[in-house]
Amino acid sequence: MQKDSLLPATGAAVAPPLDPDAAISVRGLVKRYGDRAAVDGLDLDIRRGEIFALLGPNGAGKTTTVEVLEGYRSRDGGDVRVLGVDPAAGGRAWKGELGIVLQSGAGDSQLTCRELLRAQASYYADPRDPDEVLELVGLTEKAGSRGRTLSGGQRRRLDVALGIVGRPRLLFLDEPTTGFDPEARRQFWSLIRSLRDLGTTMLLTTHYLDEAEELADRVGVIARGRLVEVAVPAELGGRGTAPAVVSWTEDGARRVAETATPTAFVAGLAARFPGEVPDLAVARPTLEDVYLKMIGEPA
Ligand SMILES: Nc1ncnc2c1ncn2[C@@H]1O[C@H](COP(=O)(O)OP(=O)(O)OP(=O)(O)O)[C@@H](O)[C@H]1O
Repeated sequence: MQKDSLLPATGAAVAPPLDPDAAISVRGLVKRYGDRAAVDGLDLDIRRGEIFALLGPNGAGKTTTVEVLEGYRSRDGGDVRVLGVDPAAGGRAWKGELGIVLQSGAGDSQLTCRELLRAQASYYADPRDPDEVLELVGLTEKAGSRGRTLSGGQRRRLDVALGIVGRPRLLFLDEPTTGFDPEARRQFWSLIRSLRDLGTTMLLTTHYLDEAEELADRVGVIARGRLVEVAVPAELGGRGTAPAVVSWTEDGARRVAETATPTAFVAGLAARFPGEVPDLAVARPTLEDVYLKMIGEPA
């Protein structure tokens, strides 16, 4: 049914074969809508146990890619393995190993949180205990509350609870903290880290670069249906070796200098000023800086 192909994307080197040990391995994924390719020859490997963040502007092809991986969308080309199985042929047992946290949640239900979780757990062979899951996501006090009475952040936690009650080996999280207040986001991040400690592999899509930086072992930037770069957040776009920008105020004006040796530079500055160097700041490019550069800094 699918055309298995390792044909390289135009101008690219031949991709290595699928990685049998990876949680997710993708070669040359193509998905077209009409004559437009939403995903255009994408290669990706996600290791077991890692948190991988997929970044990219609106319309880049993130959701399409993730839906192909989840088995919800057919593909027009390429080879895909998710937990060793081609999603196009993934059966019930395979689906039972995936957890999916969608953007639109189950919060409108008339059922209580505990009832919802019990119902969801009943679909799985070896589910987690619903009360333990409520505890893990910090909703124990809301166990008897109906979904519709929860706050936005609490609904999102309920979404995550529903996504993990089946004890997934691989969890997909689509923009999980949209609408969270800062404290709720931090609590959510610690929940994600606890899931990683339990061995869950996670693929996260997000528009929050601080979230990717906090959580992800590696990030992949997708633009126009292709993966532009994969790296640990601190190294993306040459961040790790980029010059530092030192700025200070002198003679009533703001001064800025780029330097590969900021410590020596600041020491030189300090020698020139009797006390504190006025308004001294040393900055490296942020993840957002390099990301915007990679995707072509759209308005
Ligand atoms: N069902 C569909 N029919 C036609 N075109 C589609 C369909 N789904 C997505 N597309 C198009 O495919 C491209 C990629 O969309 P996709 O939803 O994968 O992007 P995305 O990276 O997830 O964006 P966002 O950050 O906005 O969620 C877009 O140009 C979109 O308009």
